[in-house]
Amino acid sequence: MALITLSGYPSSGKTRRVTQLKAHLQQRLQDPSYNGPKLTVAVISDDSLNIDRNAYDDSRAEKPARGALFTAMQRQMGQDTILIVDAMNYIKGFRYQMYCAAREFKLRVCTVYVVAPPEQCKEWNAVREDGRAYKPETLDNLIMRYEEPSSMVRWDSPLITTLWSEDDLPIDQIWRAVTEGTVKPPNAGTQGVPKAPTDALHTLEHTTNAIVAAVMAEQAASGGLGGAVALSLSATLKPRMTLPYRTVTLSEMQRMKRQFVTVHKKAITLGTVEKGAVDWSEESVADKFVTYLEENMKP
Ligand SMILES: Nc1ncnc2c1ncn2[C@@H]1O[C@H](COP(=O)(O)OP(=O)(O)OP(=O)(O)O)[C@@H](O)[C@H]1O
Repeated sequence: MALITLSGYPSSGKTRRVTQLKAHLQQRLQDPSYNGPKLTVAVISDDSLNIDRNAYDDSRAEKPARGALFTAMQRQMGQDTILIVDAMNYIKGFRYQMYCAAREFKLRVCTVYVVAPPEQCKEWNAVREDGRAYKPETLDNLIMRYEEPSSMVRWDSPLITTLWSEDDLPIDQIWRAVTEGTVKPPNAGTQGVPKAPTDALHTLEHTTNAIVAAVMAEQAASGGLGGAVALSLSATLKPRMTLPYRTVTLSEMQRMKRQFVTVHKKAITLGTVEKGAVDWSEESVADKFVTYLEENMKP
């Protein structure tokens, strides 16, 4: 039915808000005036999956931790559930993946952004009695890496903000989002094709690799100036792209490529689309990946 994605700094009070939110939602679902479908409210979190929070210290441990959260989330998504994902969800690309998965399952979505100043998070972290405190350096590091959600991008919308200084949760807004919000159909980016072209996976891999290489080559040729460029993929395929005005690293490009490929690979192999074929031509993949990069690259 719906996916509620929490986002916020470490130790900012997300779980506290989730406890409040779950109780409110259950109360409304049990209210005699509620005449919608029978729904259960489920919560998944790093703690419910036994993920050690200091996994976020180490990128080798963090990746499988995020993978475990994503898999558990997909397993629990369904038309009879309001699923709350209580985790930092601090990477924009990861929130995008969650949003794509929700669209595949035809769920309503909303993002609840739990806002607390860093100093307050540090203070709460230092006096935590649940044995789940972060090491101070992990906390600092995560706060620095945090990619703030934005109501301007579709995967964070609707974005509902709750402040540390307020007791009340914007429950009416959240309730409306999960019970009345528009369900967007899987889009071209998340759709699979009933009979995916056998070479779709190859085109996905090959075209994204070619774009990574072309961006690096463009950057080397221009001395890393950034701005509008034409990426030369072949004699006829030269997609235009705007590069940020800074040096883009290969590992950054590869990370975004992996995120993009993961989502689209799943769409190809699942073949979940009902109507309309998705164009998995080289031109179309190039176009989607360039858009994805432009939307996700830090300026
Ligand atoms: N509004 C608040 N007032 C007082 N204490 C708070 C408040 N919000 C959170 N805390 C305290 O801060 C600590 C962290 O809270 P909580 O577990 O809800 O945060 P979290 O963002 O879910 O943390 P994590 O990043 O570990 O998942 C707890 O000890 C909690 O009691």
